[in-house]
Amino acid sequence: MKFIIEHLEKHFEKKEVLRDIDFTFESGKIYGLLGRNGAGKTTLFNCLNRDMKAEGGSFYMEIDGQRRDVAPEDIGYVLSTPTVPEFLTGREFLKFFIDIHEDKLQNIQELDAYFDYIGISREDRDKLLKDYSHGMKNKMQMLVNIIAKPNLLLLDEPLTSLDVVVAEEMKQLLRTLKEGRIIIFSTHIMDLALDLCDEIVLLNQGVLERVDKTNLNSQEFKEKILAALMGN
Ligand SMILES: Nc1ncnc2c1ncn2[C@@H]1O[C@H](COP(=O)(O)OP(=O)(O)OP(=O)(O)O)[C@@H](O)[C@H]1O
Repeated sequence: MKFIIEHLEKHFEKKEVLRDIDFTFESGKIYGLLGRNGAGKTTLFNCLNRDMKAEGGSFYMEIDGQRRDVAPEDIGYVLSTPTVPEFLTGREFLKFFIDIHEDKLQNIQELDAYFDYIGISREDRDKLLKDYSHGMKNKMQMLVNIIAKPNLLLLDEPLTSLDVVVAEEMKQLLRTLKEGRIIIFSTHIMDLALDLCDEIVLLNQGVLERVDKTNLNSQEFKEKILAALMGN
């Protein structure tokens, strides 16, 4: 499976944010999307999730050489600021999500199994989501996206505000999820991108470019990314 973006463009009045996004993503990989503040990472995700209309270009899924339009259920989108219904408990939210998607979900498990999987403790499962910490809300958002098994998972800086233990758990989870799907992960933390991602992609001046990842962890590689982001 491939996810192909062709000549995607987006501007806000005179400001050109996405100039010509042209890129092919392949399943089984986690892509680290790096870009400076305001480079357009969230705008790109919003356009792919069709929360925002692009001015030009297109994107498709390609499965066994056949192209088709991206369906809403192909995409899971985890926002940097978790949005969960605060008036529900964790358990109610999960049950509600499963109930409304029941016809599309396979191998539905007991609710507690999902909480065990994501590491939400027994005493927290019946608490209102408004009383969850940022990291716990983030986990819930991640969980519903995992249950939905989308072909393409867009993660907008989901680990940035998590403590080291939770971030490590999330990283493990993402590694187990990448088989058979495409994960695109935006972050400002270069070490995190290098640690977790199979490919590094830079969004710079409205264009996406892959960075050759030989010597992924070398200082030289980090300097190369920095230089590219600074426009050298
Ligand atoms: N709805 C909007 N209306 C006008 N301008 C917008 C809108 N959304 C984003 N922008 C502008 O588009 C540019 C890209 O913003 P975006 O949030 O996509 O960047 P980003 O790479 O996600 O940034 P950061 O890393 O700081 O989160 C910025 O200059 C921003 O001000």
